[in-house]
This record gives sequence, structure tokens and C-alpha cells, in this order.
Amino acid sequence: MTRCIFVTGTDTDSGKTRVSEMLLQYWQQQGLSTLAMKPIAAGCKWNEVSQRFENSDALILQRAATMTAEYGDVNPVALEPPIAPHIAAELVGEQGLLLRSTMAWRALHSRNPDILLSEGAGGWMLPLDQGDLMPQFVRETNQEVILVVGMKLGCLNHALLTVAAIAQSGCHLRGWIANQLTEEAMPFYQENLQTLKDRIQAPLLAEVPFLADQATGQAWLATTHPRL
Ligand SMILES: Nc1ncnc2c1ncn2[C@@H]1O[C@H](COP(=O)(O)OP(=O)(O)OP(=O)(O)O)[C@@H](O)[C@H]1O
Ligand SMILES: C[C@H](N)[C@H](N)CCCCCC(=O)O
Ligand SMILES: [Mg+2]
Repeated sequence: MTRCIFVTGTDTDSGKTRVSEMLLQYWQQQGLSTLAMKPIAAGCKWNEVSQRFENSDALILQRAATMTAEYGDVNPVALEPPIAPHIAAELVGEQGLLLRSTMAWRALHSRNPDILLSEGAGGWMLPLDQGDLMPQFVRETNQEVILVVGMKLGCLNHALLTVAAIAQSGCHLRGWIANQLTEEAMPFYQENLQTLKDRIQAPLLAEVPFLADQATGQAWLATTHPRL
């Protein structure tokens, strides 16, 4: 049975892709098969060879998964402007974001990986077209949620609001990950972490340090035991 995980974050640039990549590498080390997707991406570049718009997050996830997948299933909605996706979609005349996302997700799910990870865009309450929000995709596909908290000043409010909104959406928060975005930890990192531990019922699954390069990431993976 496939474990289906949706990675959301406290904001855009909170580290969803970086953490997802590490999680995929960790599961690979555990001998698990993985597929990963970025259903909706804004900020895509034209690839002359493949003759399509491609997104760097989607390419990272495609490469980090153990199973191969068509780009169109990994990233069914690839929008060029690096702006809010529903506005980008309107600009370029694209529709059906929710339906295209769920169809691609189902195509990947039918291949029965041990883990199917999908990364959101921006934060939890991301607007899609026709009044839908990203949580609709998570609900329809019955994924559990992992919240990446980018550890910087302001993250307490963002994290607690997101946790409340996930519950309000009727989705299950499997746990959260504290992600260190800067080489030097934010001031009073431990106190901020403890504040979140005290107020979020779901478990802290891992603390991801600042990963200066690939080697630091590998060293961290070798020593860590995320509660996944
Ligand atoms: N633990 C970390 N160590 C070092 N750099 C990090 C870490 N987490 C995130 N970053 C860097 O911060 C930036 C934003 O991270 P990332 O792209 O993962 O955010 P995101 O939440 O996926 O953003 P988006 O909403 O665009 O998908 C990137 O340059 C990434 O390399
Ligand atoms: C382009 C950017 N890097 C992200 N992929 C999209 C972020 C959308 C945020 C929308 C919002 O909540 O205001
Ligand atoms: Mg990302």
C-alpha cells in the first residue's frame, strides 16, 4: 500500500523542495520505492529539447525519486510566470488545475510506489482556479500532510495558522519538520522550536539543519532518524 504524502510549508521559500529531496533520499536509503510530483508550478522555463515548460522543483523531485516518471505526470501544470499560480494560469489561458493535478497524481499512484510525495506551491491555502484551493487536491487524493516550517522570525504565527487551517480543511497533519534556512540559526532557535512543540499536537518529525552542500546533506542523512 502506497503512503501518500503532501508536503506543504509555512510560506513560499520555506524549504519544501529542499526537505522533500532529503526525505526522498532518506526513504531510498531505507530501501523504499518512491515517486514524487509538483502538481502545480509557477516559474517555469522553456526547454528547447523537450519543447515544453519545465520547473526546477519538479525536475529535482523527478530525479530524487527512485522510480522513473514522465515529466507531464510529475508536473501536469507548468506555468511560466513566477507568480501566484491561479493568476499565472489566467494570464496564459490555462484551466482545470485541480482536475489535471488529481489525474496526474492518480497516474503515479497506480504505479504502486511505497511512497508518493507531492509538493505544494507557496503555503497551505494556495488558490487554484474556479474558487478551488490546494487543500481540495489533498482531500480528494486522501494524502497525509507534512508541514515544513522555515525557521525564521515570524514562523510561529505562520506555523500555528497553517496547522489550524490544515485541520479546518479536514486533512490529517502527519507531522512537521523544522527547517533551518540560514547558516546561523535564528536567534533563540531552541525557544522557538519548543514553542511550536508545545503548541502543535502532531509530532516534530525531524530538524533539518542548514545544508551548505550535497556533502552536508549526506552527512546529516547518515546520522539522522526522522520519525517518518
Ligand atoms: N535546510 C536548508 N539548507 C540550506 N538551504 C536551504 C535549506 N532549506 C531551503 N534552502 C534554500 O532556500 C531556498 C528556498 O528553498 P526551497 O526552494 O526548498 O523552498 P520551497 O518552499 O520549495 O519554495 P517554493 O514555494 O518556490 O516551492 C532555496 O534556495 C533552498 O536551496
Ligand atoms: C513562484 C514562487 N516561487 C512559487 N512557486 C509560487 C508562490 C505562490 C504564492 C501565492 C501566495 O500565497 O501569495
Ligand atoms: Mg519548492
